Amino acid sequence: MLLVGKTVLVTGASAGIGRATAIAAARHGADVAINFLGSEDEAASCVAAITALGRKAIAVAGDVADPATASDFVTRAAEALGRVDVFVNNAGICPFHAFLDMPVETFERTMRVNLHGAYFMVQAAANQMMRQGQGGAIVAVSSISALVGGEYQTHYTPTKAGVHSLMQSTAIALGRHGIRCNSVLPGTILTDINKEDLADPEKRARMAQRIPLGRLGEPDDIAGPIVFLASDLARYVTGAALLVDGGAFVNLQ
Ligand SMILES: NC(=O)C1=CN([C@@H]2O[C@H](COP(=O)(O)OP(=O)(O)OC[C@H]3O[C@@H](n4cnc5c(N)ncnc54)[C@H](OP(=O)(O)O)[C@@H]3O)[C@@H](O)[C@H]2O)C=CC1
Ligand SMILES: C[C@H](O)[C@@H]1OC(=O)[C@H](O)[C@@H]1O
Repeated sequence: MLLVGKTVLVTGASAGIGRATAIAAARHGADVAINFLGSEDEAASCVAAITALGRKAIAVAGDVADPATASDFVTRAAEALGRVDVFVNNAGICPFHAFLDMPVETFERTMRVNLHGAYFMVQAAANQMMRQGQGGAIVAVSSISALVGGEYQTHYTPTKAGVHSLMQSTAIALGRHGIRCNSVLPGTILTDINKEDLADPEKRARMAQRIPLGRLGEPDDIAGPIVFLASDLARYVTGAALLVDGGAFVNLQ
């Protein structure tokens, strides 16, 4: 049990990686607050899974693209659960689209959710940790896409590079306050975000073939490394980026 006595906040936790992380944190002894956008039932079932583990949980709806969502989520989590020890910035979208005719709205929405949302959420969580005066841990879900490109992800990959860079800079800004900031860089993980893209069996097989560990990832493959980075086992780790991709990145030739 790595997070006993801690309160963990996770954005975008009604589904996928965020949901797996919220439940894994509870399994490790944490009380958990989750943010989600519109999936009320899924958010409620995540809360139910956490309370079934004997931990406290709340779900707060809110669009991370709106900076006001950040202070609302953090304030309501601190009121309900007492404090904020760990913040996991996970909410994100990836509406696959070609570069040459990228709609301005798709580009702007992706930037606002993935990058602006991360910025203001991390800022709000860090300010709460500062008020508490006992440090904390921030983990951002970046991507292998921070390091490599994607033909239909020209709007998305820069946001993931940005999130990775944000953790490097906040690690410096917050280190003296005992707040650690790290990112995880998942490879391809089977979730709703890529269901349509990977519905093409040829593409799915091609992606899986590139992975030395022999399979695409699952949300729980990412939850474990996030719990580790959030925990005191990682107490001297900050500004780091942990690639969690089954070996895909290094498999060039
Ligand atoms: N799956 C993958 O292969 C990879 C994913 N990632 C990153 O992991 C993160 C999670 O992705 P994944 O689990 O795959 O995606 P899912 O689509 O499964 O889940 C996305 C989650 O984010 C929430 N969300 C979406 N938009 C917003 C918003 N504007 N405000 C608040 N919450 C929002 C959704 O809530 P709701 O259901 O209510 O809409 C949902 O809970 C993303 O940042 C993604 O970029 C990184 C590398 C690989
Ligand atoms: C959504 C994609 O399948 C996924 O997102 C990422 O960040 C990975 O690099 C994959 O491309």
